[in-house]
Amino acid sequence: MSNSKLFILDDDRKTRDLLLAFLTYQGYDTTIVDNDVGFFDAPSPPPRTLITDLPTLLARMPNILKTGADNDLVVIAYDKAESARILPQDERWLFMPKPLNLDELESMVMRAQEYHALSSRNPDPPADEYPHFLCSTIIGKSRQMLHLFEMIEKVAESSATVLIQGESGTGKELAARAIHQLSGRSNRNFVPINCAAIPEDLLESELFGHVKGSFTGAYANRAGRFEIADKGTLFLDEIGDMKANLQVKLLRVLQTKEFEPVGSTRSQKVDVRIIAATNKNLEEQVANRDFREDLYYRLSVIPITMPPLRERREDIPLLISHFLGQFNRDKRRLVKGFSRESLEILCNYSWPGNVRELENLVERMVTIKESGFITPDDLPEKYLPTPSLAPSAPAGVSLPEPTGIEELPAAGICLNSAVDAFESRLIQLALARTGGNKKEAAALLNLKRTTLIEKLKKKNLQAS
Ligand SMILES: Nc1ncnc2c1ncn2[C@@H]1O[C@H](COP(=O)(O)OP(=O)(O)OP(=O)(O)O)[C@@H](O)[C@H]1O
Repeated sequence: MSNSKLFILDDDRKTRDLLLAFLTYQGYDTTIVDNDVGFFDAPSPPPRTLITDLPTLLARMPNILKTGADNDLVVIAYDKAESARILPQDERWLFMPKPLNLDELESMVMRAQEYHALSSRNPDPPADEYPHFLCSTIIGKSRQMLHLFEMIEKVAESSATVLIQGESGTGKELAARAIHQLSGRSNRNFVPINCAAIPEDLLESELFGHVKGSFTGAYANRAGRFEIADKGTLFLDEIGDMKANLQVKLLRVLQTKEFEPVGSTRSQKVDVRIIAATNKNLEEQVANRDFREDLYYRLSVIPITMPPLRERREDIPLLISHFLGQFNRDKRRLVKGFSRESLEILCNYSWPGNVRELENLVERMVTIKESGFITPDDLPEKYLPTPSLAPSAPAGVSLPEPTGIEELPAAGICLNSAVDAFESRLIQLALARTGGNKKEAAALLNLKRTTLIEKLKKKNLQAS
């Protein structure tokens, strides 16, 4: 879904101009509402996010409530901190205390956008908008994820076997569940089994069931996952870990659609859609003879690859916002968001554990922080970039003067990051010139020593 339009309603010209400039710069389609007559009487298209100050809002409350009733209008209101209690208790009414903090505003706008994206009351986004989610569980707006959503929707129509490959934590199980949910089998069971987590000697009985007395401890007949998944979907996770003798048995079920429970000679017919997943490279395993080639081809009728998070960084803020909302709700916390600096750090991190790692981090931050904004100081050390303060020129060669850029890049620039980088560079140059002496470096920069130390700490820079 593209961002929905933002409307600003404020009688104070300076405030609305500031908000307009900031939000437009952040890439939001933003409009000032000069007078509310047309806006409330004939909204077309219906407004979905309104940013306004509380007194203005109160003056127009009946109109706004009327407008919001039909189309899930999210209202972001600002005023003195104690005014918040006037607002209705509803996730669509977001409050921001004055003075306005633009980081906070942006995080609220992201929450509003997320609300629109996930709201079950808005299942059909306008035709010109692409969804940011599938089955309200898989979040993503990157090209790779939109392609994945399309693929899942197509695949769901058939009963063909699917092989989902991708690194750990990329959402393979979520994708499998979405395929099932969108398929004609959705009213039957989705049965997951992790082939790596069950000991080899028990896996066969887990999959195919057993008859009473077939082995020590088999006190009664027991249905296996194939039987439970009849007319539904069986999700074979970590298929790459399945041992050779079971691979043969699985191949047979895929070919004949029949199986025998352990200890029985009677075949049972079954109609199961198989979705297998692995984070191993199955083709390599086939080449190394660790995985049967014939089974590999049977499983990979439709191959799907989940992209790692580091290759779709534009999904990171969206996922963070989604998990933040979820953990704030679950844990009754009021964490407002990640500061711009910490968001930038997370967007540049490599995420070896993919979305699972991101989800765990947000949960940890929400648990520890409880409220306010998460700053770089709150992040665990491994997420912070390793600073390099070594002068980039060899000894005896003078470092170039930090002249900055002469022209604005065609695609625009993030002013805050650029200014931040420029500041860091000047500090590095000053420290390089003074051999790491902070007092002298501070003097060169016309700063108090303590201010320089603060900045070094904030930027996680070291002086030597
Ligand atoms: N695109 C996404 N949107 C929202 N949540 C996601 C997304 N991708 C993954 N997750 C979340 O990340 C966690 C890991 O997802 P999942 O178990 O599907 O990954 P996986 O690839 O099957 O991992 P593994 O290979 O380790 O089994 C889950 O909590 C899931 O809800």
